[in-house]
Amino acid sequence: MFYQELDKDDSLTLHTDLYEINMMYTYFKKGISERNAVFEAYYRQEPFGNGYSVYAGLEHVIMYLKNLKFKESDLKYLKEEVGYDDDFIDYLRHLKMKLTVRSMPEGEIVFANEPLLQVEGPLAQCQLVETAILNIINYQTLLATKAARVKLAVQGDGVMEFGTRRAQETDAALWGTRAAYIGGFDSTSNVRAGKLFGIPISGTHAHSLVEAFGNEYEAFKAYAETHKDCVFLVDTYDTVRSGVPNAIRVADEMGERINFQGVRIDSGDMAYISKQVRRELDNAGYTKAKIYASNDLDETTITSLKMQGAKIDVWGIGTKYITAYDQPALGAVYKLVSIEDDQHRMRDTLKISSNVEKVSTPGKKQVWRISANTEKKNEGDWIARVGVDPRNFDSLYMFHPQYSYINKVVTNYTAEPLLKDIFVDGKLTYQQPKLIDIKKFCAANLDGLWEEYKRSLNPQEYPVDLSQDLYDSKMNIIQDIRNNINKGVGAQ
Ligand SMILES: Nc1ncnc2c1ncn2[C@@H]1O[C@H](COP(=O)(O)OP(=O)(O)OP(=O)(O)O)[C@@H](O)[C@H]1O
Ligand SMILES: O=P(O)(O)OC[C@H]1O[C@H](OP(=O)(O)OP(=O)(O)O)[C@H](O)[C@@H]1O
Ligand SMILES: O=C(O)c1cccnc1
Repeated sequence: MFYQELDKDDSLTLHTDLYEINMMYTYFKKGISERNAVFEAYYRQEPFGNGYSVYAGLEHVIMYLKNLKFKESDLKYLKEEVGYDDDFIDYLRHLKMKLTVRSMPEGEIVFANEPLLQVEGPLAQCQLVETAILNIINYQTLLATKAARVKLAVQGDGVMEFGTRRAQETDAALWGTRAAYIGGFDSTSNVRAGKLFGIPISGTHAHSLVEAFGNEYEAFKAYAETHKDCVFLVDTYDTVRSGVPNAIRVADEMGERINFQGVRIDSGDMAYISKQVRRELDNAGYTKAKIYASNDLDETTITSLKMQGAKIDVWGIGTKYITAYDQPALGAVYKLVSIEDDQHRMRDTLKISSNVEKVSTPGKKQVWRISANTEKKNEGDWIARVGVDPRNFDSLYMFHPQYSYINKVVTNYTAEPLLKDIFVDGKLTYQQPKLIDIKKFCAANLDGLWEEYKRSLNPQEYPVDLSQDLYDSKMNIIQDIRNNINKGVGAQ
């Protein structure tokens, strides 16, 4: 059966790994599918060697969860092709999304080892949604973070997103573009993203226009006669000897009839060429015309070009942004942190690892952003069990969860809970902000971060600390598991 034939009945409900449904089946058969469970999603290390990440993906997660329902064609497939029995198929048919989901808002500045999103509800449902949630937030958070790095590198210049043609398929282009806008890009070349999300669209023209007309003068002139705003691509043959003189000739001839915005260069030594192009434009009186640049650019090349004094005003960024070229995965995970036992009490759980960073933190948690009232900058994030409220304390002891000699006592602070209710018992309660407000929220959040955490190379590690109570309970659970293993009874 081809994809298109299924299309009208297709949804993301089966966009999950088989093992999730296999586990649901076990929970169902053993009568524990409806037990209350809490899972949390987090990543373990900042991507690109950055000092923070920009959270994105919630909009798509909401869309996915709102539509979570097994269609008849899904059930038919699971029954006939995978072989599940009628009881289970019937259970899936009547499955109604009852999850409570808490999440950071999109555009929030987030850090390794803190829960970004928390799912609570029937165990089987929590299990089903793991794959899609990770798929969405892993990619979009990675990309929004990359965008923030590029935005920092351009130092206030304009940035256009050009990645669609090089993206890992269409969804990646679309959602990656949205993440770019959240993280700091100004516009996209993707027209559908403009239509669906309201992102400003912008564009110049390709080499094919010049080739189609056979020479630059004819091509630029034709474009100018059919468009008001003009950016001419000047590197098809020889940027300085042919491209720029032809752009100036057309701009002179068209005068007020066009808005000559500038020229784009897409090859060669961009520092050297951009300086020559600037001189030519200025000499011709086009001091306001801008120089646009593209060609495998990323934050590293941009920083280098800035250091070389390149005269570039607007940056077009495609391949290396949309594919997260230097780090293609964020590696966020989704871990069970608490589960109802047969006495209806919640029991906290964790996953042990020999690697200290990989030991998960048990219990249903809230992340608090602690900021000093004097500086209006963040002191760090403090993770505590739900119910513990640092706003009730006069001072807060914050210590590094692995190196506790790194510690401080914070007084006169503001504490803000970062995980917000999105769905409560399956009902959407969250009003998603407009995309432009998410973008502004991201920029404002970055202002709250000390420069030391924002530099793109070797930033300082931002404090993400556990409350004493959480730390102690983690250590106790680890000790209990060890004791049980030593006694030969296995973990409880
Ligand atoms: N002055 C510069 N400093 C650092 N990097 C640069 C500089 N100028 C260009 N680059 C980058 O170097 C790379 C050069 O790419 P490439 O080898 O494809 O050369 P090109 O001139 O673009 O050739 P082509 O015509 O095949 O596109 C690109 O990523 C480009 O952004
Ligand atoms: O370099 P990126 O960061 O990926 O930016 C997008 C690239 O896509 C276009 O090139 P392409 O060769 O596809 O088409 P063209 O004929 O317009 O140059 C454009 O000229 C950029 O070089
Ligand atoms: O508008 C442009 O210049 C553009 C768009 C997509 C890819 N490269 C360039």
